Amino acid sequence: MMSHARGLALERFRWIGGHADVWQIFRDPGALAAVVRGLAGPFRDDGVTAVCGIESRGFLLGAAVAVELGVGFVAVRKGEGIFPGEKVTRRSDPDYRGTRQELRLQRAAVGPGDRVMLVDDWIETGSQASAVRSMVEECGGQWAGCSVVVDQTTSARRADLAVRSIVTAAELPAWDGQS
Ligand SMILES: O=P(O)(O)OC[C@H]1O[C@H](OP(=O)(O)OP(=O)(O)O)[C@H](O)[C@@H]1O
Repeated sequence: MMSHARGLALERFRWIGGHADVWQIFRDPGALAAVVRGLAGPFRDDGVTAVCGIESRGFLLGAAVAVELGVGFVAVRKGEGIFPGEKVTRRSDPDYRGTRQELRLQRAAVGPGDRVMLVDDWIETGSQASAVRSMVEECGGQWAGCSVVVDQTTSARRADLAVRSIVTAAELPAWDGQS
């Protein structure tokens, strides 16, 4: 049976240049609430102590999932955005655009005893998520996995990063090659 969140997400899903565009999901209050619950669901009894989110769409969804799970939020910034204090940094492998992202988190945000999940709108190459896991582990945190709205990554990456999703690539409408 198709989950409530999956149905609503698929209804509002759009392609943008062959990549997933989920902004219209956020615009609908019912879809947004269902998607946030759907992202939190697989990790509800997993002992997660913090939710990580990558700027920018990951900030929006990650913070909402953190509230849903009753834990705090850890921001991962890109590029030159202002971020005080000691940082952990990674240059990601090329992402879906072929761009290496400069990712940073505040070292004090994650420590031993933390079990951290990443929330994002979608995953394709998994390079950004993989860089986040590496930073979390450098801080002494444990990786719980990654919860995304749309999963377009490979089975190897999915297994490696423990990716859970609301919508899989196979469930997406076909891209017309233009939109
Ligand atoms: O699996 P990957 O190939 O690493 O790509 C997935 C990442 O790319 C998208 O963010 P984007 O960099 O477009 O930033 P945005 O949220 O500001 O649009 C998406 O939100 C993920 O964070």
